[in-house]
Amino acid sequence: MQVEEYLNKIAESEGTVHLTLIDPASQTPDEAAEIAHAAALGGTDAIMVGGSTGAGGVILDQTLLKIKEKTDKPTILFPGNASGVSRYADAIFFMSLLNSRDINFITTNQAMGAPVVYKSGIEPISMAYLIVEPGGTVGWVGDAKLIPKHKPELAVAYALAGKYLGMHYTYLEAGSGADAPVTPEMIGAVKHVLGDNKLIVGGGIRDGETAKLCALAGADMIVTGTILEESSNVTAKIEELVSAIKK
Ligand SMILES: CC(C)=CCC/C(C)=C/CC/C(C)=C/CC/C(C)=C/COP(=O)(O)OP(=O)(O)O
Ligand SMILES: O=P(O)(O)OC[C@@H](O)CO
Ligand SMILES: [Mg+2]
Repeated sequence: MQVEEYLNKIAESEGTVHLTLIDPASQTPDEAAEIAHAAALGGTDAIMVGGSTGAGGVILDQTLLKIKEKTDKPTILFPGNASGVSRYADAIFFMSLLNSRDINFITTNQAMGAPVVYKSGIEPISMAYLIVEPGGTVGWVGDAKLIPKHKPELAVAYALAGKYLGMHYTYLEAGSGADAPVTPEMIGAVKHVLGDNKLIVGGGIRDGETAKLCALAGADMIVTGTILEESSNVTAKIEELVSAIKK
């Protein structure tokens, strides 16, 4: 089964998908594999691999190879630029940062990365990537015209534009390590116009209660990264998150 179909099926049958984000720049490939293994035991659905500060090349390849030794969960690239493409992943969130001021993040990195995706046969999953205040490092790196936290109508406008451009997924990002995730009001308003298109929410989700609020508001998939890097017991943390968001 293709990864997109796999994720959509889980969203339909279990209510919400949990995605574990691993930044290849944050630890060694062996440590990344340990996190992925522990996350799989806790019930995560897939492993996203990427970072905004551009760990590509050998580190990225090794991180994916080690993760694949330790778990059968699908691996999905979450690239900060064209160097974030690796042939060892199963799929890639092929995203455009629709609210960037910089054409590099709207189409140029996509063009530079696309031939590698084509040759390696990894599955592209088209995605509109939208960065909301506070936006964190990724907001700065991606030169985003940050969507104000309390202006859900602006997020709705961008989400609709992404849907009409043919993108299957929409990602509402508050920035890695944000104090709080995007508001339930914004999540609900965006999901309302997306209909069956899938909505991913990430940035600042640290516990089951917060994850549940996002899921109940309309998120189809929840991403957590920072809290797993900080947890001494990744399996227990994932169990907490997963049990809060699944039917
Ligand atoms: C599709 C291709 C080939 C490229 C897309 C390039 C785009 C649109 C990038 C968007 C801007 C960007 C820098 C995204 C990075 C997203 C990401 C991998 C965030 C991960 O967050 P962390 O790595 O946890 O954040 P820190 O790096 O701040 O820790
Ligand atoms: O690190 P956290 O805050 O979990 O954010 C995850 C993801 O949305 C970052 O791109
Ligand atoms: Mg990081």
